[in-house]
Amino acid sequence: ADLEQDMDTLKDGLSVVKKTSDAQEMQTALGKMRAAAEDAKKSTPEKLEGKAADSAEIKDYHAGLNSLIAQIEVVDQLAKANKLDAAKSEAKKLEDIRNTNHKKFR
Ligand code: HEM
Repeated sequence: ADLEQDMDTLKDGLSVVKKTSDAQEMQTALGKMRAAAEDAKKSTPEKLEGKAADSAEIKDYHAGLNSLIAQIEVVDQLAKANKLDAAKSEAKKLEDIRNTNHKKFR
């Protein structure tokens, strides 16, 4: 998928995670988010076009996606344990990670 599609998948997934009261539905949404974040690593944001694969900027972009994936896993573990309130509270950090990275790369 292209980067815009991956970002739209992240957006749809986050909206489910924030709204649902069903742990299984939350886990399904988190799985889609994780796959989209992994796929986004295959794209180069327009802002970074022309940067070498081993440049600091591209590494930083991948690190941003990896931090999102790590936090998706934190939320997923809580959903798995059926701790929905804690999962939603940790899901707020997904938005912090989004905002930080959008400032840099969008
Ligand atoms: C849950 C977390 C995130 C959500 C919900 C999200 C959502 C979005 C949305 C809705 C767009 C606009 C897409 C469009 O034009 O249709 C976008 C664009 C973008 N996002 Fe994210 N994002 C997230 C995390 C991240 C992270 C972690 C990064 C980078 C490490 C990132 C990098 C970008 C970039 C580079 C664009 C511009 C893409 C383009 O139009 O070329 N995003 N994001």
